[in-house]
Amino acid sequence: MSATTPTPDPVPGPLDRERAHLAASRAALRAMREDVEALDIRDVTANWVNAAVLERQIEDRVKALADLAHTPLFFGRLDYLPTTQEGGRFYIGRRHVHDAQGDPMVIDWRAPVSQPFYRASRRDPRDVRLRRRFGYTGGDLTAYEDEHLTDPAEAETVSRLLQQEIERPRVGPMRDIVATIQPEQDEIVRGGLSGTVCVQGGPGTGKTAVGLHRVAYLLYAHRERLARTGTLVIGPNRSFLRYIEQVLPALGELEVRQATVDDLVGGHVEVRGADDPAAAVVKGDARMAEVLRRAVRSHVTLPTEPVIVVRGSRRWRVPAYEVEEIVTELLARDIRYGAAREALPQRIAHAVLVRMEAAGEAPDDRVQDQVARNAAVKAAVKAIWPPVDPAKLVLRLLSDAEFLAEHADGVLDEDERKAVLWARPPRSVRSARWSPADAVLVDEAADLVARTPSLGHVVLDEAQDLSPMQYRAVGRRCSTGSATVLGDLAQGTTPWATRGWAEALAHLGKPDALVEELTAGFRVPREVIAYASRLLPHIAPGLAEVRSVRENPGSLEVRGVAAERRDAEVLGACAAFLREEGSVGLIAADPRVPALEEALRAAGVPFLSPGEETTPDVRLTLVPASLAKGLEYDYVVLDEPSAVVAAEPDDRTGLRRLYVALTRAVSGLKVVHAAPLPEQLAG
Ligand SMILES: Nc1ncnc2c1ncn2[C@@H]1O[C@H](COP(=O)(O)OP(=O)(O)OP(=O)(O)O)[C@@H](O)[C@H]1O
Repeated sequence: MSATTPTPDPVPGPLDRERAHLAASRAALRAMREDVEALDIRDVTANWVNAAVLERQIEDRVKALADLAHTPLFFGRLDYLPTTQEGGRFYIGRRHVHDAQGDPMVIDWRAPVSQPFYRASRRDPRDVRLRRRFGYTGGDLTAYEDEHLTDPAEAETVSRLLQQEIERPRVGPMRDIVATIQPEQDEIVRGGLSGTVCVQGGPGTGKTAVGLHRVAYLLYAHRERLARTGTLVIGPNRSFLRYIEQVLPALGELEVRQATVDDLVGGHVEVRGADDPAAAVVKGDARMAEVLRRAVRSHVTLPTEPVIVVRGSRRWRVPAYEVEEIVTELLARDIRYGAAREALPQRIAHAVLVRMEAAGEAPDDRVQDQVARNAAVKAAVKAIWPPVDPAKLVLRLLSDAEFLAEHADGVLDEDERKAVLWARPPRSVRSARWSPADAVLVDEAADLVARTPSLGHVVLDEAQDLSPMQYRAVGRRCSTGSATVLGDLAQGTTPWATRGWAEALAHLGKPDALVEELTAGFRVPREVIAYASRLLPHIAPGLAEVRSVRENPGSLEVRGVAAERRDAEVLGACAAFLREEGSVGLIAADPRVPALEEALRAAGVPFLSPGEETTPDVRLTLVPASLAKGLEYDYVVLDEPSAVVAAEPDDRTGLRRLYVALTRAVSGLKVVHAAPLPEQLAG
C-alpha cells in the first residue's frame, strides 16, 4: 500500500487527476439531472393521471440525481488487470453517472463490477490490479490510498482511511457505510433475494447498517420485481426509525417503507392499553394462533336443512348431507375463512346445476351465478358460514371465559386463560382498551379471514424482542417474499424475548433461513466492550464477546459518589463530554428521567429526545434506557446502573437493558452511581 497523500501534489499528480475526474463526474451528473428536468411530458401522456404519475417519477429521479455536498460522488477505484474481461478502470460511488456519450464515469457500488472493491484480497485478487480508496475533507478529495493486490512485494497493512472512517466522531442520524462495507458484511448485503438470512451480532457489529444496505442492494438487483411487491424495514420504535431514516435516501432509495410492528398490525383496532407481562407473554405465545384458528372456524355450522332453490315453476333441492359434504370439504382445504365463504354459494349453485342438467336443462355459467345469488342460497350461506369480524372475535375471546375455554381447550391451561381474560370486559370494539399484543391477535384473526398481502422483502431489526405472534405477523407480510432478520440474543429485553434463532425463524415461517454471525465491533471501544461483556455470562451464556476493531482505546470511567452528589456529577460529566466533538447521550433508567430533565433545565443545559437531530448548539440527548436500543452517541454518561436493572420486571431483563445502555458509546463512557453497582458488573 502506498502512503496516504494528505496534501495536494505540487505538480499535477495522481491526486489532481482524480480531482479532475471528480469535477468531470459532477458535471456529468449535473447534465443527467438537467436532461431529466427538461423532459417534456405533454407529448407522451394521454391523460392527467399518467401525467401526474410520470411527473412524480421525474421528481424522484431528479432527487436521486442530486449532488449532495457532504457525500462524495465516488469513494473508490478499481483497476482490473488488462488481460481480464473487465479490463478497465472503474470509479465506485453511490450512484451511476455517465457522460454525454453514455460511457460510465462512476459505477454504482451495487453493480457486479464493483463487488471486488469490497471482497478482493491479496489471497483472492479477483482480477483487480489496484484498489484505491479516496479520502475526503468536507466535499474535497484530499487523499488516496492504494493496494496493489497482485504485487507480491507489497505488504499487507490496515487501511488508514478505513480506520479513520470507523473512528470518526458521531453526530446526528445514522450514515451509510457504503465506502467501507467489510467482506463478511458484504456477503450478507449481496445475498440473493430468494433466501431469508438471519444475522446474530453483538452491539455495534453493523447489523442495522448491513440490513439497510441489503435493501438498497436488492432494490438495485431486482428493481422491477421489488417495485411491484414492495420492501419494508421494521424497527423497534419511532426514535430508532427517525435515527435510521436518512440512510436509504442517501443511497438513492426513496421508496422503502419503515415501520414498527405496532404500526403494521395497528390497522384494525386503536391501541390505547397495555398488558401486564404475564398476560402479554400468553397473548404473544404461538399457541394463541391455534386458539384463534379454532375460534374462527367455530363459526361454521354444519347444515341440517336442505337448500331449496325456486326458479320459475321448478324447485331444486340440495339435501342437507350434500351441503354438509361441500362444507366439510371446504373446511379441509387450506384456504382462508373468507375465501371459503365466497366459494360456498358457487358450490351450492353447482349442485343445483347438476340437478338441472340431470333433468334435461342446459344451464350456462350465468345461471350458476344467478343461483349463487338466490335468496335461499344466500340465507343458507349466512347460517352456515357467517362473516367473522376479526376484532369482534378477539374481543369475545378475551371477554367470554366460556368461549375462550372452549377454543383453548388442551392449548392453554386455566392460569393462562385467566391471565388473558379482561378483568372488565369492554362493551364494544371501539371502547376496548386494546393492548399492542391484542392488536397482534386481531391481525392474526384478520389473516385467518383474508390473506394478508405479502411484500417482496422485509428487513426486521432488533428481532430478538419479538414475541412468536409478532414473528407470525411479520412472517405473513413476507410469506411469498424473503426477509433479513437482525438481532442480538443478549439484547432481548421483552419477557418473551427470543431464546434461539431457529425457533424465531420457525415462527416467522422461514425455518430454512441461514443464520450468520457478525463479531467485529465498529462502535464500542475495546475497554468499554470488555466492561459491558462482564454481563454476558449472566444474560446470554454461550455468546461470544464482540471484538472491537476500533484502534482508539476509548475512555471508560466508573464513578461512585454520595447520593446527594449524583445529579451534579452526571451534569458535570455531560458538560465535560460536550467540550469534545460529537454527540453526547445521557442514558438513565426510565423512572430517573423526570428528575434528570429537571436538573438539566435548572442548569440551563438544552437537550434532545432520542431520534431528534442534533444541531451544533444542542448535542446532548437524554435517553430513557428503554429507548436506547439501536442508537449510538459519541460519548455516553450512564446514570445509576442499578436503577436501570431495577426498572425491569426481572434481573435478567434488567441486566440485558444495562448491557444495551453500556454499549451505546463510540468514544467514551462514564458511569455514575450512588447505589452499589450490580454485582455482575462490579466484577
Ligand atoms: N463496515 C463499516 N464501516 C464503517 N462503519 C461501520 C461499519 N459497519 C458498521 N459501522 C458503524 O458501526 C456503528 C454500529 O453499527 P450498527 O448500528 O449497524 O450496529 P448494530 O449491530 O445494529 O448495533 P446494535 O446491536 O447496538 O443495534 C454504526 O455507526 C455504523 O455506521
